[in-house]
Amino acid sequence: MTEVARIAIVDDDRAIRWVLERALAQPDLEVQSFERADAALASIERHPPDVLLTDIRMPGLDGLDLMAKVREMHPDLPVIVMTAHSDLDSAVASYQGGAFEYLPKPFDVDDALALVRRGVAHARERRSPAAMPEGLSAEIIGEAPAMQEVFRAIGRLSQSHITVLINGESGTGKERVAQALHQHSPRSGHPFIALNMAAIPKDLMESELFGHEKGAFTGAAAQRRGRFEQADGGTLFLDEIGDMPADTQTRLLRVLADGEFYRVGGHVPVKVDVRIIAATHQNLEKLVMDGRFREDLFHRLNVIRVHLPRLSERREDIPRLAQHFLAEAAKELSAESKVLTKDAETHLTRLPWPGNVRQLENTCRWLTVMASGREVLVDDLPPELRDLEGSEAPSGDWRNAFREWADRALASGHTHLLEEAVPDFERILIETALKHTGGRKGEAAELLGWGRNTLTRKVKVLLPALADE
Ligand SMILES: Nc1ncnc2c1ncn2[C@@H]1O[C@H](COP(=O)(O)OP(=O)(O)OP(=O)(O)O)[C@@H](O)[C@H]1O
Repeated sequence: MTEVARIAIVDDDRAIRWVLERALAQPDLEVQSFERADAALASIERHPPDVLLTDIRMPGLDGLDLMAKVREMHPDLPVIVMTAHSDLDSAVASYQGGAFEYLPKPFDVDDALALVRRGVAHARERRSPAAMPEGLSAEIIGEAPAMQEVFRAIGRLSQSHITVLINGESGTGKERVAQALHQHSPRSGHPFIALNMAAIPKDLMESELFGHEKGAFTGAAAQRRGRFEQADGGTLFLDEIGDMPADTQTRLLRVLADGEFYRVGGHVPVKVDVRIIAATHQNLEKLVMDGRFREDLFHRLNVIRVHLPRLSERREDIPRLAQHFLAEAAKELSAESKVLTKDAETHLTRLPWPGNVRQLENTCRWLTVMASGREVLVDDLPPELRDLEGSEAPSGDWRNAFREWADRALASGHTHLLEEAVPDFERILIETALKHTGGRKGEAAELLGWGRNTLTRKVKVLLPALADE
């Protein structure tokens, strides 16, 4: 049996109500129309519809006031605004963060029906078990299936103290998800402390994490509480955990096992109750195999894994994210919110976004300052994003993907890039050559242009599992 969706129409123009009632006369839709917003509001209070379609300019309570009130009661209720363009900005602003669509007047009835159907689908998604936990809706945008998985995980993990490892490229929202996990945990009344391992000089890391006693080292003029102590009772988010130096890993492991530690230069153990959420853009299993990350620590952290997809793997979320960031940027800069034209929106959804959600957020800030009109055209985009050439499949050419990797690694503070890249480069070539020769090393060496001894030596270092075969 199909579920009947309830649609509320609010417009003071009888002709428009009539046209819409006709267009929406469908077996699975139930339409109720109102001439005045106050009457609509009274009805919505008692019995919310699945989708609200409203005009903006109306005598008495207008569409903006209506949306503001509806938003308070039902922040996720999809609203479709029918209006001339001049009122669009104020409409977007008043329904920020909610599900919002726009139907320019005069409209085509088929477009109206299509939008309403989209609103209904959206409302159902929100009600489905994969919907975001209550209160999160304005914080993490994501309707793509991969993001729904993430919300499911946040929902399942709420009420738990379990250690979580978040995987995902830089700028995919790992810290956001860590915050959400904290907010939805029994620790939400306590601090959430974030620390990025890649951003702290190695020799300061221990004192940053565990604090130090007065006089522990030159410059330690007073006792200092570390992040662990600051996070007591709450959550400590360790970003870029793969960059943690080996001796700090050993100390961290001990703290996780004992629940206590010593400040640098201290002799009295400090007891803390801290939940760890760690994140990395690196492949930790590989770091373990390469001997760069402690296996026992890896297993301690890797209890529950949450994977955040690249933005290019959830392109369907780009329009809503962009709309959200444009509205946020407008608020920040006390400017008018920009609106993407359909072309610009389509263009944005096709770009490769190597910097992921953060890059999109920065682009929206840039547009808010730089775009000349209220409507954003493709030509208003920053020059490096205007050209779609080669952007559909950035990984098609490995050099582009490689360039992106190097860019990201440098942006997140990595050094000694060659040490990281060259072994990977050689390993991939060896593995591929061996695949082609069915594992015969002599032939593989020839394919690669190496002598057999060189290959044997490289395999021993890079692929120890294959060394004795
Ligand atoms: N799904 C989302 N909805 C709304 N905002 C998001 C979403 N994902 C990320 N953001 C925003 O994008 C920016 C980057 O996200 P965040 O800092 O969480 O990424 P990250 O993966 O932790 O990056 P890094 O690894 O580089 O620290 C932040 O401003 C964050 O608020």
